Amino acid sequence: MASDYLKIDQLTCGYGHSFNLREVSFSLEQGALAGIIGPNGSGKTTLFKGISGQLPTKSGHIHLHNTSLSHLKLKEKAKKVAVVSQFPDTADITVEDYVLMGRLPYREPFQFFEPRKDVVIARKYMRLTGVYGHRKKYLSQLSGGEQQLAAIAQALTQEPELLLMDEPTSHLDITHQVEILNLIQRLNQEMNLTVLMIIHDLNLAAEYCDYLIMMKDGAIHTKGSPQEVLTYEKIEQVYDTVVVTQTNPLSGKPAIFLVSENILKEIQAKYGGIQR
Ligand SMILES: Nc1ncnc2c1ncn2[C@@H]1O[C@H](COP(=O)(O)OP(=O)(O)OP(=O)(O)O)[C@@H](O)[C@H]1O
Repeated sequence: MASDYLKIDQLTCGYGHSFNLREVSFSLEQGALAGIIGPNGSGKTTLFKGISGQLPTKSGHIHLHNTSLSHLKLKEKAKKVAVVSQFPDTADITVEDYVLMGRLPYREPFQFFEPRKDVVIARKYMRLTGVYGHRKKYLSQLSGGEQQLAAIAQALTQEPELLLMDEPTSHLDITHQVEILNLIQRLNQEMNLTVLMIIHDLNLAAEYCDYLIMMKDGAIHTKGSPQEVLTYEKIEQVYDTVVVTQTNPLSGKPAIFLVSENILKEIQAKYGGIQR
């Protein structure tokens, strides 16, 4: 079935007895652009680490195209799945060499020099992410946002089917946030790249993702389209914060507004509470 490209079935993983996911299940179609949302400490990164293999599975299954991820050899897995972590490496190598590391899964044994094709692919993604001009610099000479862009370029250079991203826009200003998300959306549509990303900004999640997984206390609270997940009732249940939701007049997607305590007090005094 198309919806079973990535299938997570009753996944449990975590850190000893301190925190564990509680039987997380969802599936994605190939070509989905999905977001994991939820408050701090709700288990987003733990879920992400379970899927990427950074944390061992305690129970449950992860299947990609009906193949258990645990049965794939490391190199085969790296050709299919690329991971962009929240804090990219700042190793002492040039941006170009770092991005080229995305081609390692494609190297033959004893092949020590990158083929011309690999350089062409790496440069294509450096241009697309806007780090081409920095390619001769060391990673440590880039700003946090530029390092994040370089990490995305490396992941794309891997030419994966599934891209896992842990808060890809956390260090970026709004121009770069929108640029990167537009790029991811374009690659998602043009190359049928399946994307699963942790994203804190609910408005960006609503605007860009076609499927959302909202976590609370190590379990999935709600999953579905942004319209299904991002209602004020569900956001308030999960985040314990008063919000107002409307519809973005251009995209038709949910738009979420926060309300300060002062305004809430005024509304309470004048009207006895928010009239929904
Ligand atoms: N290495 C670890 N050892 C033990 N507990 C951990 C470890 N890493 C995270 N935790 C705990 O697991 C819980 C879930 O953490 P996780 O990083 O998955 O949350 P998150 O939803 O990604 O949060 P945030 O939005 O703050 O990044 C938290 O209570 C955290 O303290």
